[in-house]
Amino acid sequence: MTTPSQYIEVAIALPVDKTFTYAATPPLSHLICPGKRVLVPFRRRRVTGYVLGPAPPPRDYTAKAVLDVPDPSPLFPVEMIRFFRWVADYYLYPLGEVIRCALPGGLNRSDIETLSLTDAGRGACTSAILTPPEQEILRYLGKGPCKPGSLRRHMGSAMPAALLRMFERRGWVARERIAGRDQARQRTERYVAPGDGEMAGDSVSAPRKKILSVLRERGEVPLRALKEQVPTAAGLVRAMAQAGQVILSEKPVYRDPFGEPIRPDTPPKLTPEQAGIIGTVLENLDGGFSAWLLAGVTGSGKTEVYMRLARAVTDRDLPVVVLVPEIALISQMERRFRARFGEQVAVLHSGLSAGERYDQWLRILNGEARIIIGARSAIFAPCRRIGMIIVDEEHDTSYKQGADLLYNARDLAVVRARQLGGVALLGSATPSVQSFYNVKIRKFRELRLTRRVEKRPLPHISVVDLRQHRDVRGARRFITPPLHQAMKTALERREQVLIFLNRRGFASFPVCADCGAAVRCNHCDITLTLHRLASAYKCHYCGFTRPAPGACSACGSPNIKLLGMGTEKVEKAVNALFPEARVARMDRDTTTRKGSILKILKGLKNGAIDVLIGTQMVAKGHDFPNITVVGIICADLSLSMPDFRAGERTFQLLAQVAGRAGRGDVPGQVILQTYMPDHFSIMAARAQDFRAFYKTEIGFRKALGYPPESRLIQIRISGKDEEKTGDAARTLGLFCRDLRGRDTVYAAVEVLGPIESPISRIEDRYRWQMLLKGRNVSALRRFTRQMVSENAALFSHPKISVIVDVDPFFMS
Ligand SMILES: Nc1ncnc2c1ncn2[C@@H]1O[C@H](COP(=O)(O)OP(=O)(O)OP(=O)(O)O)[C@@H](O)[C@H]1O
Ligand SMILES: [Zn+2]
Repeated sequence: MTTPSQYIEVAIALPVDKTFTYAATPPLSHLICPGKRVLVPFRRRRVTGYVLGPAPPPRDYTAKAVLDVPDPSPLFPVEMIRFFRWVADYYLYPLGEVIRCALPGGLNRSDIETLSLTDAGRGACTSAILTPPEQEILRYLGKGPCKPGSLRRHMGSAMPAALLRMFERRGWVARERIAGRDQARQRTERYVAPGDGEMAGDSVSAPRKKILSVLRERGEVPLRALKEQVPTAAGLVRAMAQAGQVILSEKPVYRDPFGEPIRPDTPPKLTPEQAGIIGTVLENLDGGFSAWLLAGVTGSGKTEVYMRLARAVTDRDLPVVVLVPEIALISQMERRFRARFGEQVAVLHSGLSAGERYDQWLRILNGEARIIIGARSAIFAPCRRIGMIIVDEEHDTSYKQGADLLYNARDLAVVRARQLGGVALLGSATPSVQSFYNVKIRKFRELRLTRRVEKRPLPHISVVDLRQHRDVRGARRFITPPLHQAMKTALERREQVLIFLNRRGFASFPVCADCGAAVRCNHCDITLTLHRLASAYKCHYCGFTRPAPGACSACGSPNIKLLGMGTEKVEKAVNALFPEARVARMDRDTTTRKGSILKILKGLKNGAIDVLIGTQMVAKGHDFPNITVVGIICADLSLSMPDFRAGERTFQLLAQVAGRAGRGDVPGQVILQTYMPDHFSIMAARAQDFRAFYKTEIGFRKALGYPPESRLIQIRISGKDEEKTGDAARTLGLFCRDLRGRDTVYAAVEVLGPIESPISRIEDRYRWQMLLKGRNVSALRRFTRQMVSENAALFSHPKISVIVDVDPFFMS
């Protein structure tokens, strides 16, 4: 707003479903513009709101005035408001809350602030008469700037906040943000390039000649590389630079997550399939919005396709957003993109500190980054324009946010690309049923990579029927003879083995041998899992822990039988069968510490690990050429989940984990152990053929009217009082049935339930759910909106929580 408007539209970061008009009065009116936060009075409180734009003067009330404008510049570009409004409308979520969820954490937190002592403050230490706590604050800050939190912790109860504020007012202490941490992984490295100075004939010493010949041959090289050939190079090049024989420079080097510098890469020669795909997309690049599904088998070089297309987009001066499912994979993607695009890359994910994330945000907002790589939240990257949004591993469930704003970043990628006239490119070896359906109904266009690069074959998958090994005891029960043999051969050839079981812990089903009672969680309706290393039974839902071995809580017997398996038990079995092998385990128990995932991946990369055992964490996207054998301990675990997508998840997981084998020169082999060798999900995974899977699966979905044939909205009701929670669910159910009768459009909305959730209690909260199902999305949303507005008391109930999940992903 160049001419300050008198009234502005403000979205408030509170669960209210509309926007509000406030008055922008001098002197603040000059500071106000869309994208900034404002502090406004709201129902006798002061709350943060986001400025959306000018508003017409309100007719029937007097608008209250804005109290403060904390931001010197906007936090998001005005172009994003349209996107925010779409998200709020689609996910039935308040606009102000959408914006709050979209912005990086750290805006409102003190840990991006620092306190430091000013010169006046230093003077005060010696001149003023101070109380002991005052002296202590100044002494502590005198050691250097610190975060407010650490000062608070240091002072404990001795520090009233008022004291610090007084120091700030007196100008003794300054509060500021420290910037520049986004380059945390960046160092500089010295480079040497040939100069045009004359070579002074015979007077040039042998080492100088050697340096010059290396430079003539290779052009610019890092000084480090020269030192390998001429140990005294560091001193020599300085003198040579003065003589104009060489040119010295410093360049930023990015380190990959393994701590190694990332060197610029040379793009490989494209395979004919890759080239074909890139050509097709390029032809459509300037034609406005288009959406593509890149279905490419594991190891077919999808990332290379992404990078070539990204180059074409950045050449047109437009940014590219690359979404990747998990932090470990982001670093892999980041490494490859940095090798190609260097400093143009910015990353956004939850592994960054609040301050780092904020710094990256600003780089993107200021247009300094052209390639934005991140987890799902990066779909909210503050770009004015976007040329292309790439969603890698588009089938991955982690694109669905599980709390607060329950968005799906994969779906939003298509929405945002459409709004901005860009390209949405979704890639996977195991596309989701939803996306392939979108190909079938021509919402997406399909691109195929049917072969691995370098003519590498897809791994060979053999199925082992576990029913034939039922009576075997001990380690052999999980590591059947065919798997044992394959592992043995691989280890003898110094190749690596990956073992997959999608359940952590040692025994997932401990039961009393005397009375048969299962060891259960005190707070959830679920059995506990024994974790041997931690000597404890743990609940995988709420974290409740009981010491092990312990006694049966029903009959007191100490005889607990450890049924059910987990990665810990598999690890023990592998150690027993291969005592020489270096075995590592990767699951949530071994990766709680920051950096531990990368440490394991590094061990795999440099050959310090022979066998890696893990949960789905090992299944995704990793590219380790020396893994030749993949063992799947029990393929069926995820099939029994009470969820209509159980078959789809199982197929994807198995085909993905199988795809980790044989990515180098040696062909891969997969041993898939299962109790259900004839299940179509398992047969399709064995054939690594998602089209075969889709054909059968879509038949079921159609017959049952489940997505993608219809849309779902799930209503989840929970509370600590068993009876009241059930009552609330039933009341809402009756309301919905009544609402169906009010309107012919509503009649097409199906109401399923309410029923108790498959896990009926988690963390002492009783859980119910109801599904609204329909083909007409807008009717479905209108129905839900009306349900929410006519049950306002229930939706804001202090003791019962009711959550609306549009396009739910987790049905338990
Ligand atoms: N044209 C090419 N020529 C040679 N090597 C290539 C080519 N394209 C990609 N590669 C290499 O092939 C390997 C596999 O590629 P990439 O990881 O991109 O496969 P992907 O399709 O993403 O696999 P997945 O779906 O299993 O993650 C990588 O090491 C990559 O550098
Ligand atoms: Zn629990």
